[in-house]
Amino acid sequence: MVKYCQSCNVQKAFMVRPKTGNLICQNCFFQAFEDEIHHTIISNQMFKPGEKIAIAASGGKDSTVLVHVITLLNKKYNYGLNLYLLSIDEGIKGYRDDSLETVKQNQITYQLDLRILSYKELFNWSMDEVVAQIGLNNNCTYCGVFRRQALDRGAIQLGVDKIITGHNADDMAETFLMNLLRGDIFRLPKSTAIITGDDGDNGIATLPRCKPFKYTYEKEIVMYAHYKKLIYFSTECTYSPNAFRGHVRELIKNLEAIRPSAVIDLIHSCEQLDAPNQNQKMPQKQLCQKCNLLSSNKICKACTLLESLNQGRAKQILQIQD
Ligand SMILES: Nc1ncnc2c1ncn2[C@@H]1O[C@H](COP(=O)(O)OP(=O)(O)OP(=O)(O)O)[C@@H](O)[C@H]1O
Repeated sequence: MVKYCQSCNVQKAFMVRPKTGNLICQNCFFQAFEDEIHHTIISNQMFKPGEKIAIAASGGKDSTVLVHVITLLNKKYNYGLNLYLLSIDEGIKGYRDDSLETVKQNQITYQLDLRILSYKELFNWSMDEVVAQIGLNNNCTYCGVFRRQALDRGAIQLGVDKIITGHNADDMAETFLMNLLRGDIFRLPKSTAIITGDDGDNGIATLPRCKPFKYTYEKEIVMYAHYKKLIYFSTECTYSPNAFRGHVRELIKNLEAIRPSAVIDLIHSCEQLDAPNQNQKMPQKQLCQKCNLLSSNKICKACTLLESLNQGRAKQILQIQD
């Protein structure tokens, strides 16, 4: 039986959309994907007309799709942004040198100015040299800290107002869980912040970093890149096999298999920590009207479940509560 797109009801469906679980055709998928990113940008007042924006471009799938979509939305909705490409060469032979070639191709495709800065020129160390000294454990810490500073320095050289990165919903969920597992309570509430660095610590302003893909699923980014035939570099970093993030990613993938909303649930949990809903009151403790034991509701959970079993409604009750 032919299955139709649940958005337009006209075209044949070509996939089940990972984010919604709905059948969707290719055109409606592209449209929904781009519209949702536009909505994220507008609802978070991410840009002002006339701003200069550096797109942090690594040549991987996320930032390649970011370049494509931001260029498209900038034209379609007249954002009035001046876009630049900013790439950091960490000095990893056979990985970053190859991926930067794809950035150079995209520079020609989208006709944007490109600035490349290397760790070697900034810090006098390439990541190949760092790994030769410290080995494969913990090298991502060096790389992450250096990249942050390198992007800031590149952005200052370009004279831009903001940096945007291709961090996606899966990256956000991973960061939140990593901070939770490390007990990093200072970073925890801001793990999924969509804009960081604008007010800085102690009131010292730093360059804002924005993440237009905060709510965009990695699977959908890969599909978008594939069906739009975008050119990107798809190899994992040679130096990250032992990274903690990899284990957390695996954990979330396993969670998603039994709870498809795991990624967005983690993001929403973090948002609650960052801006707890003041109107949300803790349930008042009271005595259950049936068993007279302590409960958060008039009827306690045990009595509610017991009743559903006795009435043969156990499955429905569990579905409602899930
Ligand atoms: N070498 C780099 N130069 C410029 N920007 C970078 C670089 N590495 C990472 N970024 C930015 O940080 C974002 C998240 O980086 P991450 O290391 O998670 O890579 P990723 O998930 O593989 O992303 P991508 O697919 O874009 O490489 C990227 O999307 C990009 O915007």
